[in-house]
Amino acid sequence: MTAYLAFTKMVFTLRWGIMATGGIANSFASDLLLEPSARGTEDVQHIIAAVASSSSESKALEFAQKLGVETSAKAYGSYEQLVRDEAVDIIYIATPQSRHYTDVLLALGAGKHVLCEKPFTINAAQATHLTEVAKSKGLFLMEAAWTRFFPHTRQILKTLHEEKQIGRIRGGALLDLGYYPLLWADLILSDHPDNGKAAPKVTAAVSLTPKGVDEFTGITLTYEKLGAVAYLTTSLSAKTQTPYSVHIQGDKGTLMISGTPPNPRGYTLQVDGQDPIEQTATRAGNNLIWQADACARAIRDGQRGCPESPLENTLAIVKIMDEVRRQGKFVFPSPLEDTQR
Ligand SMILES: NC(=O)C1=CN([C@@H]2O[C@H](COP(=O)(O)OP(=O)(O)OC[C@H]3O[C@@H](n4cnc5c(N)ncnc54)[C@H](OP(=O)(O)O)[C@@H]3O)[C@@H](O)[C@H]2O)C=CC1
Ligand SMILES: O=C1OC[C@@H](O)[C@H](O)[C@H]1O
Repeated sequence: MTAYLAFTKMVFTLRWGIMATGGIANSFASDLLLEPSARGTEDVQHIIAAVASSSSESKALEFAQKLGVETSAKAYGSYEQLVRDEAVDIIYIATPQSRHYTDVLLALGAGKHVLCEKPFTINAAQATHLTEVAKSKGLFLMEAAWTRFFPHTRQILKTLHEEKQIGRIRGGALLDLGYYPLLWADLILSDHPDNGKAAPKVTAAVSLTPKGVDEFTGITLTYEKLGAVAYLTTSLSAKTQTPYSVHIQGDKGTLMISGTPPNPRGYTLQVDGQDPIEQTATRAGNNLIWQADACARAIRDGQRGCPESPLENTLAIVKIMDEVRRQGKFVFPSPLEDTQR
């Protein structure tokens, strides 16, 4: 007798609530509507169950309609209504950074999983508190560090950390948009298998405008265990001048990332004595979707975060930012730094 077994592929659906209707909310929500199979994703899918605007219900409705979101999706005129919606599994928080702490607290307080835009919070005390609240409630919580999830980012880490194609990493220089150089230093050096997650020594200089805005920042991170140093710069007004924005120097070669640090175009691997290898980045929509797929898989599997973007690493970056601000005498107005413990 022959037994025929039919396997039905189970596809997990994650139901999103979009908090805010600004620029990145629009780009992320548009990616949620992409056909998963076009990027090779077969096991998870996404629906936008609701959108909320703090300004008005009509703004939320207009946002959803322009994107072509299902008409069954709810449009709310307040974030409080959004987090109470039982048809929503996870809230994507796309408000300005100064609001992230209170908005994440609101969503976790209503029992929702959370994906929160970068930078996660404006200080380490707030990040620590949010981590504790999510843990105590058994909820998924992650910073939307999108760059960590790109297929080519994972390939770069394999090249450097597993295959060690450029040998021992001696240093690097990263440019532009404060948070992202820190993200690359975190990925490449803090997470290097020989570093053991040791925090780097931070030396920073911040140049403030007369109005107290941080116009130029230079940071040196020293990783004593690795014998490696990362030089990071970021500027509000200067443009990145080279085709490569991240240079990683090893004792057997270099890996250079082209395009911008948030969303690279690709990279060039130059192992000494060999021809350079050019890799072009894999793309899907605005490239914000890879992190959403990872959220869906983690929530489907009952996990409370994703290995690509652990809260431990998010907190380490916020702590470095705190130290940079301390050395640069750069202070936010007091209510923004508070926690509600
Ligand atoms: N991953 C990435 O590539 C990017 C990430 N970001 C991050 O996303 C977050 C949002 O940035 P972005 O979308 O560019 O910002 P926008 O200014 O375009 O949008 C922010 C939205 O937040 C809501 N909001 C609530 N309270 C306020 C307030 N007091 N002032 C202004 N807006 C408010 C508004 O929506 P409403 O009126 O509907 O409530 C507004 O449209 C930031 O943390 C930023 O760092 C930004 C760009 C790219
Ligand atoms: O996070 C970001 O990444 C992309 C940039 O264009 C944007 O200004 C920044 O906020």
